Amino acid sequence: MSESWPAPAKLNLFLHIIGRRADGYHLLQTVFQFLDYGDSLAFESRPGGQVSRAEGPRDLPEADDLCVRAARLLLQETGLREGVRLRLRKRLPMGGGLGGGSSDAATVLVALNALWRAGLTTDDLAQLGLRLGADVPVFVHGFAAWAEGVGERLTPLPDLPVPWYAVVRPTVAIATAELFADPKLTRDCVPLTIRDFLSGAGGNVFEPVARARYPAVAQVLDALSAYAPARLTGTGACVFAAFADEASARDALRALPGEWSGFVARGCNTSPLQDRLRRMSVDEGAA
Ligand SMILES: C[C@@](CO)(OP(=O)(O)O)[C@H](O)COP(=O)(O)OP(=O)(O)OC[C@H]1O[C@@H](n2ccc(N)nc2=O)[C@H](O)[C@@H]1O
Ligand SMILES: Nc1ncnc2c1ncn2[C@@H]1O[C@H](COP(=O)(O)OP(=O)(O)O)[C@@H](O)[C@H]1O
Repeated sequence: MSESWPAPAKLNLFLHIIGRRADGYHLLQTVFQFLDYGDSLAFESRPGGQVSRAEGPRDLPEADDLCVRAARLLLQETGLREGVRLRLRKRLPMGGGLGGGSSDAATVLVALNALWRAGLTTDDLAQLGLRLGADVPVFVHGFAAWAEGVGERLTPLPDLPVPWYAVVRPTVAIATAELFADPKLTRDCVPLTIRDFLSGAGGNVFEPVARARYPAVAQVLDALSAYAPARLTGTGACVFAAFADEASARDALRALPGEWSGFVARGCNTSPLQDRLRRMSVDEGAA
């Protein structure tokens, strides 16, 4: 039915908590930037109403898979009688702070909306996505952004520097909910402005608690810091550092102990998903 569609990773270039909602959810300030690296999805047409998964993470039941949930949500919202079999090629570690599950869901919403000509606007899709996870809207919109609220109030940042990043994955699984519940977590950061961030302010409030709970995270942060300032993305476990060129990022990655996996990727201020969507529109226009 279709060629593959990218579901890129994100980094949180900084991540602060400035308060809490009445329901206990934390109010954040963060900057999202995409990477030209991630999962990919292909879609095969199926009889009306059927949504299934051909491949996918083995330890993730089909009904819980955010891709499957996103396709079902789109059918439910639009009342369309389409069916689809999803082929997810997973490259991003689950629960790595790279937003893989949210990105997969956003790609399903954006791609199927286009392939099925469902006619929902980007804002409609972002609102639908928010029901699946706080990080889905930024992947739907596809622009690097300053984010507030739980991550859904977005201001585009089209001119961020686009360095090469070394991203390293400590061999540990972090439970997001546990870190958010940690009594030592700083929850009262003074709100920053975009200008403060662009002048170098801001860190990741989860770093001290992740360091304390997961020695492997502390080891990776310290090891990567020998090459460039290293930071946690999201609630971790992945750690990243920026480099001026690809070779320097690869050298740093190579120099780290072999037990940690990682990759090198370029930062992007427009998501590869948006590029793919535009390519489809151009191809259709030419046909
Ligand atoms: C921290 C961020 C930053 O990008 O990234 P990740 O590390 O997950 O990629 C996200 O905001 C993660 O948002 P989201 O993807 O919705 O988190 P979930 O795993 O669903 O949240 C698990 C639990 O963490 C707590 N939680 C989550 C988000 C938030 N703003 N406040 C919270 O208190 C809630 O207890 C929630 O039930
Ligand atoms: N398609 C999917 N890919 C990854 N995780 C998924 C998916 N569907 C559901 N999940 C769930 O979402 C959780 C968060 O995954 P992910 O978005 O990859 O990490 P993070 O939120 O740390 O960036 C996973 O632990 C998993 O239980």
